Amino acid sequence: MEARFQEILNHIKQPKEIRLNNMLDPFFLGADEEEMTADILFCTQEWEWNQRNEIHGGAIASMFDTAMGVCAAAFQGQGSVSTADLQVSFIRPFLSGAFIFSTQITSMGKTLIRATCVAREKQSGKIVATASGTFVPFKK
Ligand SMILES: CCCCCCCCCCCCCC(=O)SCCNC(=O)CCNC(=O)[C@H](O)C(C)(C)COP(=O)(O)OP(=O)(O)OC[C@H]1O[C@@H](n2cnc3c(N)ncnc32)[C@H](O)[C@@H]1OP(=O)(O)O
Repeated sequence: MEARFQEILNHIKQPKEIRLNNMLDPFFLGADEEEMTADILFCTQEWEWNQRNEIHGGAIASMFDTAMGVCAAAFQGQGSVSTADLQVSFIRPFLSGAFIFSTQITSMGKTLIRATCVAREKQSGKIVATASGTFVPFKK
């Protein structure tokens, strides 16, 4: 399973191209195949700041999209996914530092893959945001 995660991360982190997934720089921490859970780390960067030097909500939503999308693609076994919907609850501001996004694939259906994700500040372990999303195997 680790090899599949690394394959996906290598695929989306194209260092020669400016792409959102690449710029967010997700780092795989670990996964449990049976539980369909995985942890992905994001270290915040200045370009993600809003005018108050907090991480912009759009960047946080993108981290959730990437974390859950990578997990959906990894646990479906092959190919890519499209995001069909994404809901985010912003609980505490993301200040500078590192954040662990813990995804759970709650349903691997025949057409839809459903996921939930909890983001915690790495240093304190405090929950800063939660999300849920629905993903569809990419057919095109
Ligand atoms: C090793 C490699 C692994 C790689 C893993 C990467 C991991 C990823 C991790 C990162 C995760 C980040 C993930 C992201 O960032 S994904 C980016 C955000 N999400 C989207 O853009 C999803 C857009 N929505 C859809 O594609 C559909 O609604 C879905 C698939 C969700 C449901 O389907 P449904 O059956 O309800 O709808 P439909 O199939 O009839 O489509 C509706 C309309 O859209 C057209 N359409 C659809 N697609 C394309 C297209 N490509 N090019 C042009 N047009 C396209 C289609 O022709 C139709 O138009 P029309 O015929 O009505 O005019």
